[in-house]
Amino acid sequence: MRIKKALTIAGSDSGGGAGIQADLKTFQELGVFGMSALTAVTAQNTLGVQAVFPMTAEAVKRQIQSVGDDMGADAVKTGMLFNAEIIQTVAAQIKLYNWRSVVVDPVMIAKGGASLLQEEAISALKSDLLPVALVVTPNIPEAEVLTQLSIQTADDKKQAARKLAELGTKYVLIKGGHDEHTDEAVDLLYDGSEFHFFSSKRIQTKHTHGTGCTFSAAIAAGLAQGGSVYDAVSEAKRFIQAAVEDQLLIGGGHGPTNHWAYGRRKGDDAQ
Ligand SMILES: Nc1ncnc2c1ncn2[C@@H]1O[C@H](COP(=O)(O)OP(=O)(O)O)[C@@H](O)[C@H]1O
Ligand SMILES: Cc1ncc(COP(=O)(O)O)c(N)n1
Repeated sequence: MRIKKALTIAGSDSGGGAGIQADLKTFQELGVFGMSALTAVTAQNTLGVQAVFPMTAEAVKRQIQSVGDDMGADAVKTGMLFNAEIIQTVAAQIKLYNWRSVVVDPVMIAKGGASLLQEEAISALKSDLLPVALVVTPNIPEAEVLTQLSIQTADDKKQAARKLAELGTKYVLIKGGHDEHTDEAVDLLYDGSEFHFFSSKRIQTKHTHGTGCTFSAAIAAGLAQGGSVYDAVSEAKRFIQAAVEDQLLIGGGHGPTNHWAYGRRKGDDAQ
């Protein structure tokens, strides 16, 4: 059996709900072999980020090379990259290995407000990383920073998606988790010509720590298995919906989502 493999290039969340930990749990649940290159260690829990310890760009590069030279990757996702040097290194390695199924989650700020990307790194994200991404998955505040547009309406989202696509990413997915005045969680996918909306019932919960990481990892898992971007996003949306719905109630703050929920539901349906 030839198992498909996915590489996450992201930060560690000691609390296990976001970052590398969320990505690897998601890969595992979706039947993909998970590998990782750590960009930073965060001391973090459901209450917030207590400390950030970035890796050197060299350490990030060496981890990617260890994976790339031996094992290869059917898909790659990036999460917290922290600074411009790490972003440039990651982009150069993606090019070197000619990785095409690349999902970039432009992580900027943790839900509790801590900065996971230095401000001066935003231009490197735009100029170096977005051109090598197949899919970029900003939430609304991240899309606003990247486009310098204010996003209030569905039309604003479309305009932002068009502007992001001009930076060289083939597919732009603007996530609607932060659109809290609606009853639905609506994500918009732009493929360079058409717009597709993925909508689900918004769950009233504060336990959404790691939703973005989990969602982008699920997309990468779908791509690793050879699915189209549309199909990978559709399944990722079902995965995150189940994970937010079946609350785990861990920790005293914004708790993690449930990475088992989707697989358990599928198992129940099969019986
Ligand atoms: N309360 C919620 N109910 C249902 N889905 C949600 C909820 N919050 C976020 N999502 C979904 O989780 C995914 C991640 O979105 P978002 O929270 O916007 O990203 P991020 O974690 O990067 O801020 C999206 O598919 C979004 O629609
Ligand atoms: C190491 C790390 N990476 C990413 C996030 C963002 O999490 P979220 O998906 O909730 O925006 C985080 N809190 N910590």
